[in-house]
Amino acid sequence: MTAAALTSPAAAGGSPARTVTTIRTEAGGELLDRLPAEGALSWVRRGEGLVGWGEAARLEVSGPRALEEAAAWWADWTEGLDTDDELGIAGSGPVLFASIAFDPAAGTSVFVVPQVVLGRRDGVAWLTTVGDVDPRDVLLPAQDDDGPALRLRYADGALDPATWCAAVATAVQRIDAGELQKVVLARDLLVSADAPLDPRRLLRKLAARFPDCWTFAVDGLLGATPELLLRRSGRRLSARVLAGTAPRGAGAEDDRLAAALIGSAKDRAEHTLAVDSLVRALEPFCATLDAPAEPDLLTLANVRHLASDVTGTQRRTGARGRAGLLELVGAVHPTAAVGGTPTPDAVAVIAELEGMDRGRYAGPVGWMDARGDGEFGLALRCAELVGDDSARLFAGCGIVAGSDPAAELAETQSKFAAFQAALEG
Ligand SMILES: C=C(O[C@@H]1C=C(C(=O)O)C=C[C@H]1O)C(=O)O
Repeated sequence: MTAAALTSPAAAGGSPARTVTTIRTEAGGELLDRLPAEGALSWVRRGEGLVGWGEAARLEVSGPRALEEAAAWWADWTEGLDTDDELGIAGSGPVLFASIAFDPAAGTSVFVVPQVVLGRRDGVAWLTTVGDVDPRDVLLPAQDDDGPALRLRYADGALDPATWCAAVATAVQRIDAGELQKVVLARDLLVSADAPLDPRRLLRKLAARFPDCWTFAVDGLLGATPELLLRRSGRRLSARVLAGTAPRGAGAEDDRLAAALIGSAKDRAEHTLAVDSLVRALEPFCATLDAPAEPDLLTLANVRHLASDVTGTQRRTGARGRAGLLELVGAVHPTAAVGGTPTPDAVAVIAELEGMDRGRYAGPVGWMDARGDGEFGLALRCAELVGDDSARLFAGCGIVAGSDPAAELAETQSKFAAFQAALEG
């Protein structure tokens, strides 16, 4: 472990054998309604996925080997467990939630093993507990009271809109000068409320408005992301790559905007860079890998994206065949969907022009189990809760040749609107 690594006592070596119990449960209703206010963990889409709470173990880690250290820590934690798992499916048994820094070498990544996990897939629900607890005792009655509307005050984050537009213009100049092809520039927006922000209320509203997104929460970073960085299920790998965005409109205008997006050479080029970056990074690990020739449209309540679902099979043999999910995640991140092309140049331009610390925004977020199955999205359309009643929202967009700073600013506003609707609804 590096000096920056912090582990909870429950994770320290030499502790007595831990028990993990998974039972099938008939507990009905929404997963998100079962969460307590404190320590909410979530990865939910269309009512299925995982929610968790309590902390059986925790790792905070930073440094050039952060993901390797996290993988070793998880292997250590799960070794010698006394597991009683009725289901034996992806997400049953011990589960780890993770929120990885955009730059894991510099930022802090957080890994949490919940004390309780409630999962559902294909209509089958299960409950997992860590320690000497009867799973039947840990489910609280479902709670879906949203409370009164909040009064909100917004303030500029690191850069005001005009300064951010100037940064975009500088990035376009660098691209025109041939220094790089694409860079994703983001901005933050601060909000404070007149009452505590209840993560459950925010998660419920996000899930209701964005059924095609993964509603996530890990250590105070909450959002609904449309982008799946990597899913691993046995040897099967899949991802949903997004890049190229258009606003929504009313009636015929919406159809016109959709047709313009699918026909836009600029957005197509931006999208191709993102797909290529994932494919190039995954190829060495894969026996098969397929990316569609043409992107699809993904229509969300606030924006529309060009989307490509990529699928592959991990090699059966060799070191790369044995690579774990965190190693794969480390190899593909940051794709050009959140970094740029070429990656090192884009990351340097981000550090120079964005003027803010991304923290865990645009980093991988998700879960994995002891078999190494799991799902990681990119932490987009999200906010980091600050104290009881404040939050920092994030939104970014891909800048390529021909990007217009005012249009990119409008795109960040459409993307902020995802979380704002949850706050304001
Ligand atoms: C960076 C964000 O989104 C990314 C950038 C996109 C784009 O530039 O078109 C589209 C989807 C995401 O890959 C964000 O939402 O903050």
